[in-house]
Amino acid sequence: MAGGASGEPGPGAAAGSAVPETQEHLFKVLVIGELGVGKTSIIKRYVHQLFSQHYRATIGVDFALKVLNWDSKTLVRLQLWDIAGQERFGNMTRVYYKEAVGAFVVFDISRGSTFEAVLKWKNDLDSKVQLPNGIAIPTVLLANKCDQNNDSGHSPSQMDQFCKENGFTGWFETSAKDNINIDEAVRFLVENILANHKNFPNEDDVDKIKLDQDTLRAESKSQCC
Ligand SMILES: Nc1nc2c(ncn2[C@@H]2O[C@H](COP(=O)(O)OP(=O)(O)OP(=O)(O)O)[C@@H](O)[C@H]2O)c(=O)[nH]1
Ligand SMILES: [Mg+2]
Repeated sequence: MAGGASGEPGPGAAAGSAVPETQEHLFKVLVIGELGVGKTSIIKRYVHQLFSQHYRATIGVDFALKVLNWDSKTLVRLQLWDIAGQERFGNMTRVYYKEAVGAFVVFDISRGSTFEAVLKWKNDLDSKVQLPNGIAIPTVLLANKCDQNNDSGHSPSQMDQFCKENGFTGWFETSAKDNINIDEAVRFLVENILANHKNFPNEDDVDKIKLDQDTLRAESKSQCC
């Protein structure tokens, strides 16, 4: 910062007059999609740089946090909500989606049926969470397991069209296994969230999300694995 004012504010400094050096955001991001499409694997790869072939279905919801030094003035804490595929048939998604500002809808490129379910997830999402102006939260479609054969039957231009028609902000082919496009997809989503955030800044969200998470923990204690 110009001037390099690193010392404590003088005794006469008015409270709140100092401009913060870094802006911090906490963004709640949902990861949804059918059973076994790779939601947990994508999050594990992104947050911990790990991948396992072993499939262990998520029960209810899981959380992960990733801190991003976005730029020299912006710190982003991404709270990733890993929602079990089987929750589409449960009645908790309204609770899980609350206060989310962005989402990934994941399907498995090698299993066409998981693409067919993408719109069911998107409709469930849009009906239960919106931005303050009533517009859908930015949502990115992930065609995961792109290291395998494509069974979805869609060309890239068809995917572009699908996204346009159905309100997806964009789409990426990803592989949690081979670490393809995961950082890029998250970066793209966060750019869109930040753009919205400039229109609807609400720094109280940190406490709200934390409270929600505490409530959920209390509610889901009985769901221990
Ligand atoms: N080849 C390949 N396999 C993957 C990839 N991502 C995940 N898998 C495998 O797919 C299986 C399911 O992955 P999960 O991440 O547990 O799927 P999920 O979407 O979290 O499933 P639920 O928790 O049941 O909703 C596991 O055996 C993973 O190893 C990928 O990019 N490529
Ligand atoms: Mg899972």
